[in-house]
Amino acid sequence: MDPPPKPSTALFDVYLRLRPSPAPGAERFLDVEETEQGVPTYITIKPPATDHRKRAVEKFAFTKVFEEDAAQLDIFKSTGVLPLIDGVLGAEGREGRDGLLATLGVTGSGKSHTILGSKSQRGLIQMTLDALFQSTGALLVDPSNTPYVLPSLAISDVSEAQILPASAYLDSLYGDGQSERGISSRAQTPMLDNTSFLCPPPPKRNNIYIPRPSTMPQTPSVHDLPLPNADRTAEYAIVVSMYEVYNDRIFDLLTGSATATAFKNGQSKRRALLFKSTEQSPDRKVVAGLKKTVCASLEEALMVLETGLMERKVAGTGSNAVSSRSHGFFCVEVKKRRRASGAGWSSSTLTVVDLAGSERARNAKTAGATLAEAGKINESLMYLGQCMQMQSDAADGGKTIVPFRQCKLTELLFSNSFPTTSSSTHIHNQPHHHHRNPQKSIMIVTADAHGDFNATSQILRYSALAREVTVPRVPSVTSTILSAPTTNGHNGRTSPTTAASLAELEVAVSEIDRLSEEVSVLSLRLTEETARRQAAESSWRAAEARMEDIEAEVRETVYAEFEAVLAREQVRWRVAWEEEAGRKEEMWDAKVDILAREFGGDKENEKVRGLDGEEGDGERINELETENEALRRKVEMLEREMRGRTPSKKMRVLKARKWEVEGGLGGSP
Ligand SMILES: Nc1ncnc2c1ncn2[C@@H]1O[C@H](COP(=O)(O)OP(=O)(O)OP(=O)(O)O)[C@@H](O)[C@H]1O
Repeated sequence: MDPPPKPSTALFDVYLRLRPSPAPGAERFLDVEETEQGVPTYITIKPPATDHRKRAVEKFAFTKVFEEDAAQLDIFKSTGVLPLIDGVLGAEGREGRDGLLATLGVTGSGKSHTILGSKSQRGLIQMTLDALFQSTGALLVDPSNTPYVLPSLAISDVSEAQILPASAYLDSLYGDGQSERGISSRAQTPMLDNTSFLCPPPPKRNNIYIPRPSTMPQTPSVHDLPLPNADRTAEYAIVVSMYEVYNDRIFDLLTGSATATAFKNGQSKRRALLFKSTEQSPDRKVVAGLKKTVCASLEEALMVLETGLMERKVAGTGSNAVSSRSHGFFCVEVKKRRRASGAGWSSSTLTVVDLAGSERARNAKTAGATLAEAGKINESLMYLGQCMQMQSDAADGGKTIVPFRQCKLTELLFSNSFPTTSSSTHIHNQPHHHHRNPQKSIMIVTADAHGDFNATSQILRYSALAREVTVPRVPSVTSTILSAPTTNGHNGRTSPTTAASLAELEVAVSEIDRLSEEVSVLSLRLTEETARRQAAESSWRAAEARMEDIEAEVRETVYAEFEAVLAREQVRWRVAWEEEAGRKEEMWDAKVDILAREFGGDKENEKVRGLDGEEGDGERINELETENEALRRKVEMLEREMRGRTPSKKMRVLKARKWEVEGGLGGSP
């Protein structure tokens, strides 16, 4: 069997961790093989005695195998987590490299235990955070003390995230209980009581549970380990975000919406996020719109972790409170820039993933949403299995393409595994092109050697870096007969003819053995291939179903949009119609007004005409006035003349006038 590929050739280094069995009395189906170097890398499995199939022995190679007695610190030290941390910190003057750490295994095999720890033991996340904060130490910026840091981090972020200091985030959730949480203290807190770090402490404020760093496990400590060195010429910021993939949709775990609604006994309405290219990250997909917290200390980061875990737990409580029903992603972005340069931040992400347990849908004794959920988990893990198998085939030198775009989970885990040249707009809006190293990935497969043989062997088959099948030689009836001493019954000697036939027979028997062994191997391979074909068929069916879902969703969306547009148009039309009717009414009113005014105006005009006469009256008036004036002047002249005459004359005139008057009155000439 080929040795496991060197870590650098496979996309993932794959480690196997065996958990102490909860049922040690059960038959053990897995054995660890010691190698000459003393580092176990191979295991063999064979079906339990109760399995009536041919007892083929399958041998698997891993980067390293950890047996049941391995402690949390052993896993941390020996699975390459420290080089991952070294990678994200980056060498002096260089950008860091993304890292991924994930666990895979059947339900209850110890994935969460490895990643998140228990009430008394830290998991890989806590130890990783501790190591990161210790390595960066005084090079870390605190956004609360240096106000210019936050805007520059926000500008450099390419994922449309909402970035805020962890202290502000925690205060917004838990109020001002800083002192109670002991955030400002870096001192070691005493070891724990019985409270699980996942179990909520008593309610403190507005009935929201406040996680306390003092109740979180403090061991194992990473103090004595040779921790990676940070770049002394740089300043760092540590930005933490968390999300989960549930039913193939991504949900932010730091919005607190599930927790908040749960406390109000309401139905949580969470908004799914997209994994997409953004304006500032056109070549590389990112989870867009996450809430991200800038953590200035280990305590803050642990509090944020607790808050996200609480959200994940509350959101999943409806289906199963014990088992992880979603794939949990914990992301630590290590932002770095030259010290006091004011330049844009480069970013490397260390993602730690707690995958949901693989579980056969038919085993799930649940129905409805949970069954659908189990189906989705199985589907995404099946796609993950295909990708893992392809990645190990690729490591064998094959030119295989890893089909990682089949579901959200594999897209999130693999899309960053290949070298890319990405362009992004950096600070000061300068387009920035650079070659990104593919992320370094570690998969820890967890297994119970006394557990479910079928489920475990299936996971081992697709996750192992190399595999080999052997069928133990079972002595056949013919060979048993032949192997019996064949002698001449009379003198104990074998005749040459018989000896030749026996030799021929032996060759034939060994050939039969060889062929039957080959048939067994081939039949096992056939079983594997059949399983792969079935998986491919079911993925095809799932894709078809997904397409139908999408089509139905699109139809519904379009129909809803159409209805909305129609309703809007109807309203608009009605308003326009009413406006039009109003305008018409106004117009009629205006016409009536005009008519009324015209009618009234004629009367007025008639009145005016009655005084002034018809159109030519103006002229006549003028004529009359001129005549009048002339007559007045004549009268005046006559009066002046009269005043200038003698009294006798006057008298004569007066008498004559009197006579004229009397004659006029009397009517006689
Ligand atoms: N290496 C180990 N040492 C001690 N206890 C362990 C170990 N691995 C698992 N356990 C215990 O076994 C139980 C189940 O483990 P865990 O929850 O980690 O399983 P899981 O694989 O995450 O399951 P699921 O997929 O359902 O979430 C837990 O109580 C855990 O503490």
